[in-house]
Amino acid sequence: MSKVVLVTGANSGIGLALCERLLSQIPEGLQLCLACRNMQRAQAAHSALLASHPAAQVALLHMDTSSISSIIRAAQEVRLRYDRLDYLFLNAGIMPNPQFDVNAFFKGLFSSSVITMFATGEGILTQKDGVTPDGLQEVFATNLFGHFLLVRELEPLLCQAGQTSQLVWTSSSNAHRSAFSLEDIQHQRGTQPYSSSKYASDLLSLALNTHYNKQGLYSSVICPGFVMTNLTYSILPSFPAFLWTLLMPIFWLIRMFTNTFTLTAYNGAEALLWLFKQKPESLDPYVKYHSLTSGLGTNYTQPHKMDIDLETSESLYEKLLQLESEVRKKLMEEQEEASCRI
Ligand SMILES: NC(=O)C1=CN([C@@H]2O[C@H](COP(=O)(O)OP(=O)(O)OC[C@H]3O[C@@H](n4cnc5c(N)ncnc54)[C@H](OP(=O)(O)O)[C@@H]3O)[C@@H](O)[C@H]2O)C=CC1
Ligand SMILES: CC(C)=CCC[C@@H](C)[C@H]1CC[C@H]2C3=C(CC[C@]12C)[C@@]1(C)CCC(=O)[C@@H](C)[C@@H]1CC3
Repeated sequence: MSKVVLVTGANSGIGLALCERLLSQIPEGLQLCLACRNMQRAQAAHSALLASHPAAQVALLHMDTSSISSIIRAAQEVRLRYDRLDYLFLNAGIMPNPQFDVNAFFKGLFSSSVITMFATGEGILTQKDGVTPDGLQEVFATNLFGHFLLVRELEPLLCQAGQTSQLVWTSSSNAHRSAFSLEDIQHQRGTQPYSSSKYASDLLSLALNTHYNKQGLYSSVICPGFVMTNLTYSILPSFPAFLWTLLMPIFWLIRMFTNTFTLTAYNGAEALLWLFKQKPESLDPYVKYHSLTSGLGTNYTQPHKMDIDLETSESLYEKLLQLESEVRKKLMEEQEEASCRI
């Protein structure tokens, strides 16, 4: 039976590496759907995948995870195209306008928390968030809420009798409880929207397991480690990509002390691929699966308990359901208004 796999943010970085690795390891019986915002980059990714795997079944789908109407349209298209969905990789993500605190970085270098700083980026990064045309905080909408809505829209495909399906969130070790507040789930007031959105995805994954396991749907989260991608290049904007490449020997050295420096998208996709091969019933909903690379370059996946609890995850879930009904109502009103004008 052919497995249908949908990956968001599949046109570059970790999402694209996952697609390449899936096609290499599972040469037959895979239908890949690349859900992307930038269709030019998506076309390039599609051509690259087909060049190395000419017989592969790879389809493209336009989807902007920050836009409610785009998610609803894309999900409608998925329901038309496929009669099942076995894996949904919720990978698209942004870290807009990152501010790198150089002072905190140098202080951290000579402190006992240096390894934690390199593994999580804790204490050295903040971001300036924006607002989407739907009126949502951009990081929250892109990294979390759009994906939540997608899962809700694809429920008929994901929750079919007699089959199990897997959701896999690309979270981060940068997810911290301290950055998240139930009173401000969109992180309108803070300076760490990225960390907040990733912590929220850890909580949401737990809540989805609580509500959907009975229907055969399982959710897990991974951290790809520190990977050199467009997202990380943007952290030091005055630092061109080739200078990052010059830093590689230093990064390989750091990898001797922290195996979280996976560095390449191929390595970063390790935990995603590992989860693909697991029986979802055997996974622990309180665990984050980390892609790690040893000093000698060996990739492996390691589970780490997350700092989450059931009560907070349920409260977040309730708030997301509430927001979902609000945005759906607003969308209906807008559509009615538009049809009246015609
Ligand atoms: N790199 C790292 O060190 C780490 C990354 N991660 C996570 O990994 C995931 C992938 O990031 P990474 O590969 O590093 O970075 P990239 O920037 O290479 O990939 C991000 C992907 O998300 C897509 N995307 C961004 N915004 C939207 C949107 N509104 N709608 C649809 N797609 C969108 C991008 O597409 P587009 O071409 O349209 O911009 C791109 O395909 C992210 O969730 C990130 O938070 C987690 C931990 C560490
Ligand atoms: C210039 C030199 C010598 C080092 C670069 C230091 C930082 C730019 C770098 C160190 C640890 C990195 C890191 C991330 C971004 C870049 C660093 C801060 C992340 C926060 C990127 C996004 C994530 O989700 C985290 C898992 C990363 C953690 C480590």
